[in-house]
Formats: sequence, C-alpha cells, structure tokens
Amino acid sequence: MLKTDAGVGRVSKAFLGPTDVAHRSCEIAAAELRYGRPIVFRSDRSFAAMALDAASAAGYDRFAEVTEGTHSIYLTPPRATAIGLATTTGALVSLRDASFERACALGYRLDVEKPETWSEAPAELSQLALMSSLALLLPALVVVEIEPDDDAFAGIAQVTPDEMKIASEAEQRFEIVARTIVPLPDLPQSEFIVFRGGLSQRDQIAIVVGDPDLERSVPTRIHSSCITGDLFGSLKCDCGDQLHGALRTMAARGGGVLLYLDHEGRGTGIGAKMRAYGYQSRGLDTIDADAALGFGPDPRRYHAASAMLGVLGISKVDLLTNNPSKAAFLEKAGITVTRRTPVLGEVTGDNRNYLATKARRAGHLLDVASITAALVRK
Ligand SMILES: Nc1nc2c(ncn2[C@@H]2O[C@H](COP(=O)(O)OP(=O)(O)OP(=O)(O)O)[C@@H](O)[C@H]2O)c(=O)[nH]1
Ligand SMILES: [Zn+2]
Repeated sequence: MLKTDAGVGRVSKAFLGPTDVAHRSCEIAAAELRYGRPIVFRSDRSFAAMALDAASAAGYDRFAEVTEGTHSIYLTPPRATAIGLATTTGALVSLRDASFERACALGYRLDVEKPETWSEAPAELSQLALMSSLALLLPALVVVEIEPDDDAFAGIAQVTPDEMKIASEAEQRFEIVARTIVPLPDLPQSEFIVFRGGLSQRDQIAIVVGDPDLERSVPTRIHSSCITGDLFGSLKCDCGDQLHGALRTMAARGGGVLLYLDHEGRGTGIGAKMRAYGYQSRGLDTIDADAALGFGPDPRRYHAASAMLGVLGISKVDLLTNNPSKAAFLEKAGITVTRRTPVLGEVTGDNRNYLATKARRAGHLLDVASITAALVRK
C-alpha cells in the first residue's frame, strides 16, 4: 500500500487526492528544511534530518541534545569524495561532541581534514539530498535514525519515498496563467507567456519571438536563469551573450521560443552558486566547486521545458544549445530535436576556464582549442 498520508491523519477526499497529499508533503518538508526545522523521512527505516545550510547553531544544538549525541552528518557521494572518502552511497560521520561549526566544516567547507571514522550511508538517504535540493539548500544534512513512533519527533513534517515519487509527477503539470506582448529592443513582436506548476517552482516564462511556424521545427532555446550573467553581464560566464544571441537568431529565422527556466546555479540556487564562485576564486573549477558543496556535475531537470513546449503545441525544435543533455532530455520526453544550433558568447579571460571545463568535463559541444585561440587573437 502506498504511504501517502504521513502524519496528516484523516484526509478530505473532496480536496485531496493521493497526488495532492504527496505533493503537499514534499512542499511542506522542503519549506520546513528551509526554515531550519527538522523533517522525518519515513521509509523502511525512519530518519530525522535537518539541513545545515538553514539550521541555526541553537537549532543544531537542540537536535544534538534530543538525539543524545547519536546524530551524524550525511555527506553525498560528491562531497564524501571531495574530502577523501571513497564511497558510492555517501558517508555518515558521527557528530558526537561536534559543534555546529565543525558540522558545517564537514558538510561543505574547504580545507577540512578527512575524518578518521565514518560509515557507508544507507542508500535511501540520497532521497533526503533530493529534498534539500528541492528546498534550494546544500545537501549537507544532520541525520539520526529514529523509531517510527519516536515521541521526540512527534508532529514533525514527514515525507516518504512513495510521496516523493508521486509528487515528482507534478513536475510535469504546467498551465498558462497570463500572456502579453512586451516590446523588446531590436526584436520583432515578442509575447511573454507565464507558466505555473511543477514542484517547488516559481512561475516561469516562455518568450515567443515573432511568429514561429509551429508546424515546422521551431528555433528554441532552453535557458537556465543566471542572474549574474543575464542581468548584470557578469564576465564569469557566457549566459548573457547566449540569451541575447539566441533571441537575435530567432528573429533572423522568422521567430522562435525561449524558455527561461527557474534554474539559477544549474538548479542549486543563487546561495549555492555564490558559495561555488567563492570556491572557484580559490582555484577549484566549476564542477569541483559544486562537488565540494555536495552536488553532482549538473543536477538540472528539464521537465518544465518539455511540459511548456507541450502546452504551446511545439513538437519539433531546432535547439539552440551546446549542451547535449538538453537535447537528450527533450528527445526522451517525446519532442523531436531536428537540429542543434550552437550558441556562442564572447570568450574572455574570466570565462575561458569555465567554458573549457564545460567542454572537457561536462561534454558540452564547445571547441576548447578555438576558445583558447579566440583569446590569443585578442
Ligand atoms: N553551480 C554553478 N552554476 C553556474 C556556474 N556558472 C553558471 N552557472 C549556472 O549555469 C547555468 C547555465 O545555463 P545555460 O546557459 O542554460 O546552460 P548550459 O548548460 O551552459 O548550456 P547551453 O545551452 O549550451 O548554454 C545557469 O543556471 C547559471 O546560473 C557555476 O560556476 N556554478
Ligand atoms: Zn551565467
């Protein structure tokens, strides 16, 4: 039987089907983590957890006290590997007598010594890392295994793996809430279409440039938000150039669609991205900096993109990207990618390493030699 009523008692069938209940559990659990409060993850085994990124020192001390020092920190596989622990499921390191500062150091800081003792984390804790991503928090979690009916955690928000699975279906449900023309410089008439839906996501927009023929392959860009690059023209990345270049390409081809997705920092959030920039200033590349914070190379998911294209009636695209995983996702979601058009920004001394790392380590279709040559020519 599906466990979909964790901790909520009797449920109104008039308003709440199983998907609603599951969806609500996930949203509440994510919100609680963001407020720095614990949640309970109820699988075959039960765990209480709180996210260090949001917890206060006092909240952490209370967790340590209630659990009588039996609490541990869960390190995801990328974080465990970054601090020298060889594991595929992640690591648990005891926090007995460890201060809040020590827990944070183990969880996401640089220059931490490899812990002497640790154990393999139970595989189900990766689901807790997913919950913290949903909450846009670092996946550095203080955890303790508890009895399902543990009084100390009574009334705490609960979530189960079944609920997470059911709720993830909601990621694919989007609807249009508003559409209107917004004049943009040097572009044909452009319409902003606002979409609402998904799991823990803000409203997102599709910008329809000109009058694309939806019967044919539509020039399309899936653009992940980058406040530093798109809005402020940061030189650390090429996002702003790609954004404006893609819109110009669409105009030149008679029209197209740009999906501007709520994906700041490759989906990790602006807080994590700025921490990652700090680590990059100390010599780590974009992937190792994210790994030091506990993230895999690219945690983005593109369900919103395929759902929004579906609502717009677009089934064939000419995708403006250098990132093959965007094309692969769309194909898997049933959208035909007839062609890929590269989108290149200006190569600068500040973004060269970032672009080269994306090519070398993330499989982006960028020519490292020409990136370097472009710089030499300057
Ligand atoms: N975590 C992290 N995110 C970054 C960093 N630099 C840029 N980003 C984010 O990376 C994303 C880049 O998005 P896109 O330009 O759509 O995607 P892409 O994967 O580079 O692929 P293209 O379609 O070829 O541009 C944005 O969400 C940025 O905020 C970084 O150093 N660390
Ligand atoms: Zn950027």
